[in-house]
Amino acid sequence: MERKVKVAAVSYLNTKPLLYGFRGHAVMKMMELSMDYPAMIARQLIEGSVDVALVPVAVIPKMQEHHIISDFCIGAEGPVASVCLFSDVPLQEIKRIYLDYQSRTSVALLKLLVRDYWKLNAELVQTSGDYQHLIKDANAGLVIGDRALEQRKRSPYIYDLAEAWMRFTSLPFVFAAWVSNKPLPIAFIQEFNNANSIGIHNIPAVVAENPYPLFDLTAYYTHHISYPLTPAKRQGMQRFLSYLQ
Ligand SMILES: C=C(O[C@@H]1C=C(C(=O)O)C=C[C@H]1O)C(=O)O
Repeated sequence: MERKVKVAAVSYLNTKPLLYGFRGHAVMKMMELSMDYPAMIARQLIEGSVDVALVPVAVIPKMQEHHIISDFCIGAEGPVASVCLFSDVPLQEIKRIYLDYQSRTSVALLKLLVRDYWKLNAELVQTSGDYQHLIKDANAGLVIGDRALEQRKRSPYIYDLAEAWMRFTSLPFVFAAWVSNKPLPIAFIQEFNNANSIGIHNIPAVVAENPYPLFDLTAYYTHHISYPLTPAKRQGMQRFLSYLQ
């Protein structure tokens, strides 16, 4: 391929282990990297302004063509910690839920859990900008990413969506995967996968260069987020996508 492959990654702490190995890696000669929040990079991949993105899996059915190009993902096999419904009141007393405009997958997952698992009557409200200050009294909020790690310090009731999904289906969950909107050269894909794996095998080094006082990143990267896209995770993803039809 003559031109460089345009790659878009999620700009949250959860992506640092995947990106750690790209610095100085041979694959960087074949690509250029940009970062944004998940809903934005989903739009870029669908519009075609990028070739590969770490996209919310909920947008896969909206793509004309998609290829999962990597063995790594943003997944969870238990509580994920950074995708939660935050509330001042217990679940059954929630009247309204603000939905995170930065998310696609977790918004779809929340809607599914509200309807089929928790069976709540709450009003679901889209957001388009800062909304965390609205999370109070009977108004709860879905928050993802680094802002969710912050919100953990504020909300007394925290309902983890990956944990709820596992209780509901007994399957792990995939929030985001590396997806391309066109076939890419195998040489690129191999180097890309190699770059992804480096940080996953060097978590202490990733943590050392990302000081973060609000949450234990070693625990986050090793117990909460689960990076390998295993057969069980693919099964969880297929189950989730089947609910979205
Ligand atoms: C676990 C997370 O997964 C994220 C959740 C996404 C979504 O809800 O659309 C997309 C990308 C992931 O980064 C998180 O951001 O905390």
